[in-house]
Formats: sequence, C-alpha cells, structure tokens
Amino acid sequence: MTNPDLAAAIDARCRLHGEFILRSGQVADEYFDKYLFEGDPQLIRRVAEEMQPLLPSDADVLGGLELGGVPIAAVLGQLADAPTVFVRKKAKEYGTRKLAEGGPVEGKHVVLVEDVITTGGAVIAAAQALRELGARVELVLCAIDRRPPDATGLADAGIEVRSVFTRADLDAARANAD
Ligand SMILES: O=P(O)(O)OC[C@H]1O[C@H](OP(=O)(O)OP(=O)(O)O)[C@H](O)[C@@H]1O
Ligand SMILES: O=C(O)c1cc(=O)[nH]c(=O)[nH]1
Repeated sequence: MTNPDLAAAIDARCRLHGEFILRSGQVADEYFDKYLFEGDPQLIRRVAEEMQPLLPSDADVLGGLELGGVPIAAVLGQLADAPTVFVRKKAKEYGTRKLAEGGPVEGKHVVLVEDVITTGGAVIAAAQALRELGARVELVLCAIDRRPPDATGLADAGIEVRSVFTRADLDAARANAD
C-alpha cells in the first residue's frame, strides 16, 4: 500500500457516512469528500508528493479536472515543475470560450489529474473533449480510485489509471484504525 500513514489520515479526514447521490447517479452510503484534504496545505502536499512518482517523464502538460482535480494538479505542477491546464466540465460560453484553461493542449501529451474516480465517467468525458482538441490522453493520476475491481470503462476508453490510494487501501487503513 502507498504510505499507510497518509492513507489513514486521508480516510479519517474525508470518508463520510450517509446517503449520497454520486455524479454517475449511483447512490452510495459512503463518500470521500476530497475538499477536506485539499483544503489542508499539509495533506494536499503529501498526496501530490505521492502522485509525483506516478507521473511519466514524457508528459507535456498536467490537466486538472474541474473542480476537485484542479488544486491537486496545481500542487503537483509546482512539485514536478510541470505546465498545468485546468479542464472545465464545459467550455465557457463567453470570454475565451476555452475548455482547457492555462495553455495549449493541441499536440500535447496531457496527463489528467483527478481527485476521486468512481465509474470513470468524468475522466472519459474530459479525455474525449481534450482528444477532440488534438491532445494525446492516455493516463489519469488520481488521489482516490474507488472503482470496483472489475471496472473496465477507463481501459476500454484507452485510459490507464495510476492512483495514490485505491478504495481497498483506504478500507485497510480504516480497519487498522478500528
Ligand atoms: O468516476 P465518476 O463516476 O465520473 O465520478 C467521479 C467524479 O465525480 C466527482 O465529480 P463532481 O462533478 O461531483 O465534482 P467536483 O466538481 O466537485 O470535482 C469527482 O470529483 C469525479 O470527477
Ligand atoms: O462519484 C462521485 O461523485 C464521488 C464519490 C466520492 O467518493 N467523492 C466524490 O467527490 N465524488
């Protein structure tokens, strides 16, 4: 497991219990509120430090996904000295009308940065949009991968996932804490 102390800290801070409607429409009895670690300067830095070795050397640009992927991408971009763009769910309909803010993506190897992956739907949508803009997108780095072990959607879309924590990592951290 990646850094059990950090897993325990993230789990203790972010795992909420209740009834939650997820982005995908699924209903879950647990929710990882990423903003509770992203707002903590020490925790977000520690997560980004764990993510840095997962970043391939041929990445041109980090692409932080609105909203929760953006702060992680910004911190990782600082640590790795990597140019970073901020990928909206939908391009603005005024101003520059951009989907990806912060620099060009055409012809670039864009590595996505996401907070939580449940079905991969948000990542696939962002990857498709960036590909339409001419980017090469084949990898997402995420803080928490809570997909079921048999999920294939991202692989089917040609996207590899490298996560700091899987759901199993956080479950193990929780079990150790009990
Ligand atoms: O893998 P999926 O099934 O797509 O679910 C995970 C997505 O859902 C959340 O997005 P949401 O739009 O709720 O969050 P945010 O704007 O607060 O980041 C989360 O940040 C991921 O982007
Ligand atoms: O699937 C989601 O929408 C989701 C799950 C989760 O645990 N945390 C989150 O921010 N979003």
